[in-house]
Amino acid sequence: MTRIETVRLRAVLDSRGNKTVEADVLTESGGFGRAAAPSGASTGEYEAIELPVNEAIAAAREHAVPRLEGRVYAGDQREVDETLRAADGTADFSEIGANSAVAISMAASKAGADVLGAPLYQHLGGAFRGGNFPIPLGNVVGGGEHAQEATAIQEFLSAPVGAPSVKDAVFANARVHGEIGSLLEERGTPAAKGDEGAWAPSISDAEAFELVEEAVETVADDVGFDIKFGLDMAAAETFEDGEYVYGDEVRSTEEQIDYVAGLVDEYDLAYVEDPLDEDAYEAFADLTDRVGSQTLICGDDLFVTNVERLEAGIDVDAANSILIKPNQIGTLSDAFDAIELATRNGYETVVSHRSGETEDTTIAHLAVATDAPFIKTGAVGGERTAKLNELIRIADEAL
Ligand SMILES: O=C(O)[C@@H](CO)OP(=O)(O)O
Ligand SMILES: [Mg+2]
Repeated sequence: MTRIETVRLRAVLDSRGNKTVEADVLTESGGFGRAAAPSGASTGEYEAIELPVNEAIAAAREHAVPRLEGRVYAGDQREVDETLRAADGTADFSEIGANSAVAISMAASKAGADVLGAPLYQHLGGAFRGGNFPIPLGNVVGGGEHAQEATAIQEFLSAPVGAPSVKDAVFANARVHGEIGSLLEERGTPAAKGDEGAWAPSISDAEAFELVEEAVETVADDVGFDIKFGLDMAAAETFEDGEYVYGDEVRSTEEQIDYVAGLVDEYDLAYVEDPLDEDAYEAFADLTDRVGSQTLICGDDLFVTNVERLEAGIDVDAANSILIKPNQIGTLSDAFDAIELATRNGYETVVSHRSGETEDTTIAHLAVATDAPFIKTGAVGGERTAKLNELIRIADEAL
């Protein structure tokens, strides 16, 4: 019923104005799915390979499309993804590009759902998720690789942990973003926005902590539920010759652990992503041992949605949560496997966007389908609200 008739690939624009791969999958029974690959700026060293778009499309047309058309069923996600892996033949999708692979993988899932007449989150397994929805982590202030001359820490994330519904949570994050805009204006601090729509003022990290703390408190008072905040420190980007370099601050590994543990205490942080380098399993484990009962220590560049790297982390208790980015690993099946392994081992999952995004909403469905406790997909901006609004629609439809 869901046999793939045609796979079309094209280059479209992403939110940074770069080209990215879009895939259309059509089935013989008339099912249709369309999806586009996102793209990172602070990419982990161990991620699957994103090829230049024209190369990725040409290679996928040559190697993957003929193996899919007329042969594979869109409703059988494992078969689609195994076919992509076999067509590529490498461990990191360097032959057809993880950008082509993930676009086809996600488009096939939508075509499968379309034939079945089910919303994507249900096709992906969401019928058993219960009534839960992920808490959205909203990037409200940032810099690092996502904006020039802004904070050294890549992302300050609003975390509406007490929100009674996903809709309230989404709206609360947008209000925190707005409140920060007003505070910056009052202070006469000009601020552009970074790649993910977060404010990118030229202020120190210390000032950003005060600003975000004030904003979340103000909005929490207003809305009447608890809002905390968290960080993506993207530490692999700042790790040079054994030291962490954040603006003028240079820290050894021990000093970085002390610094982050101190921040968790001082600001009651709900979440800290990539506080240490992408190879620093032991240092991650030290930090998790110190503050893992108070906050989430999340591995992004550390794990790159890869079950082998996650297993290595589980073995040493490196963290207590994992970021899930389908394009880091190349297929939805691989992302599911990482989610399953994480969940079985008590790790919280955080399904995530990339800094370069499109209107694609697959990650909203993936988060709901897998009962992920968190989703990180910005706070404002069209390519971010595409996912946030989809979450609101799913909640509306599912109730
Ligand atoms: O580091 C991250 O978590 C992501 C998304 O916020 O950024 P990028 O897509 O640039 O890797
Ligand atoms: Mg990250």
